[in-house]
Amino acid sequence: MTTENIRTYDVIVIGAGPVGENVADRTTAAGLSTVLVESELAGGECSYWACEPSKALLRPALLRADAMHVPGLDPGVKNPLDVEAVLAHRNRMSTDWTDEGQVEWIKSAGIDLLRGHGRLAGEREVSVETPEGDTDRLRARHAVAVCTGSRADLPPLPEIENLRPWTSREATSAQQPPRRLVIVGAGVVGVEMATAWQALGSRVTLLARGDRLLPRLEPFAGELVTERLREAGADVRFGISVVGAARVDDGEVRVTLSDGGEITADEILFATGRAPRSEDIGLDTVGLKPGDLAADDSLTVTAVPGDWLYAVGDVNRRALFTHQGKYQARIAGAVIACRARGERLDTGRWAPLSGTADIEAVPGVVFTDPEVASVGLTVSQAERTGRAVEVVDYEIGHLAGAVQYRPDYRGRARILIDRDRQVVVGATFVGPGVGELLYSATVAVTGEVPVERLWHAVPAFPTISEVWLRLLETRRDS
Ligand SMILES: Cc1cc2nc3c(=O)[nH]c(=O)nc-3n(C[C@H](O)[C@H](O)[C@H](O)COP(=O)(O)OP(=O)(O)OC[C@H]3O[C@@H](n4cnc5c(N)ncnc54)[C@H](O)[C@@H]3O)c2cc1C
Ligand SMILES: NC(=O)c1ccc[n+]([C@@H]2O[C@H](COP(=O)([O-])OP(=O)(O)OC[C@H]3O[C@@H](n4cnc5c(N)ncnc54)[C@H](O)[C@@H]3O)[C@@H](O)[C@H]2O)c1
Repeated sequence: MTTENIRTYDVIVIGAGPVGENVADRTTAAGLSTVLVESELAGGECSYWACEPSKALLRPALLRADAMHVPGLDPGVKNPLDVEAVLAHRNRMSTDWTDEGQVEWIKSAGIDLLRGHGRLAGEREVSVETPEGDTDRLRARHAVAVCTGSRADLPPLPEIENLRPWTSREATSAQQPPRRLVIVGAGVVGVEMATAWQALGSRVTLLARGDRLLPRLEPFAGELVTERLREAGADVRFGISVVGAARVDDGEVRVTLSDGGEITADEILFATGRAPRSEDIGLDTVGLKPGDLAADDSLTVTAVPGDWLYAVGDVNRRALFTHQGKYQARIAGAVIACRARGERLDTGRWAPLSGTADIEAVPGVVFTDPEVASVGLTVSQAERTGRAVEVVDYEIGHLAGAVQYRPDYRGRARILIDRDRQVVVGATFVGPGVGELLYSATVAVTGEVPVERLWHAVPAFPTISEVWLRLLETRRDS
């Protein structure tokens, strides 16, 4: 039987991923009563099928790759990974796909949690289909924040539903390595999962439809990752698309390629991008279509009048990272609180209530061997947007700190300097361990630190951070 309850809150947040949790935390901290609606596990994709499990799979692979080249360690470090132990560690890092810890935190923060599928039901209203089959109706005095995240976007191949392919969910939660794994898509998910499963004993074939891996990043990133993946035994192919795939009677997958070739594998992973989870959330009730959740720098959906609807995190497509979604969440929470108090918003560039970093300085680390860390513009983005930049490159392997880190160190750094303003507007580092360098570049870009002042930021010897000094010297001497 369906029952109807109407409850009123100041704020309704749909989706308790990292982003929804942070919006709710901020609005509750501002004294606004807030309810979080969640249809699966509180904690979202990141905790169970994305960041946490993937990094738990990758860390042993990357540590072993470094350790194999550092003299004096037990030669046993070259042995294959203990697969069972790695997968058990990954299971723990994903809290065995249970969300009690998150639920406890939600309660302790004073936020109400309602389990069920949330849908907008007109202005400031949300209906929730509960697991018991009831429909709860919620009303918001001030705001509804849609934080429903994203899902894997599969290509429109014939019969794909009968193929039972892996998406990022299966790739991060599988309980044993497939003997042969074909990965379609050369973006971040494709290369990270190729690195992890190749190290865990699968024979990986990685298919890129373009001419390089990680096509959105500087070309040398994809080149260095390709070299290492091939050295690790992966079959990396370029200019190849999948034109058909079927699971045959014995459970194997037969993949037909655009060059006429065929591959047989045990599993196929489509790492072909993300789509916003906005198909079944009642957007039509507020005059929008699925995918229509563009948000401005205050995370407000301006296509809907009244400044009550917000889209935060992956669903708004501004920057698909947990850290960037949480940044947006802090801003959205503050904006909602500010509007509830009737105060005026200051959303100018770099103002406290503006998500300027989504546009100017999105940091990201790809956890491959070697790591790829980038923030701000690449050369091709600068060209596309007509920005006049100076480009400075340096081979990181020349640094004393890099050789100390791993004697066979290979890596490269690039910074882009805005010719008019003389500030760094983009940086990319590729090499083992460079993920920890990224915050320095993020501060330089967001702080718009004049390049001349960077000479006074002295990096310790012998660290990989000395790359900053070498980049400045290379520029001076060129
Ligand atoms: C394999 C992989 C690895 C990644 N690794 C990293 C990484 O290392 N670092 C990083 O920064 N980013 C990483 N990302 C990206 C990161 O996972 C996302 O940017 C992040 O999860 C977005 O958070 P979110 O809260 O917007 O969405 P999600 O985490 O997707 O959460 C959305 C929540 O909303 C719920 N929901 C959806 N629809 C409804 C509804 N109608 N009603 C109620 N609830 C609903 C969902 O169940 C989910 O819990 C990775 C992504 C993938 C796929
Ligand atoms: N370490 C991290 O922080 C991390 C890790 C994983 C994912 N992420 C986030 O998640 C986002 C999504 O990652 P992703 O790898 O799913 O998407 P992506 O958009 O980065 O890469 C998808 C790739 O698939 C290719 N592709 C699309 N359709 C195809 C087809 N039919 N055949 C062959 N190739 C096809 C695209 O050209 C693209 O290169 C990333 O942009 C990133 O923001 C972050």
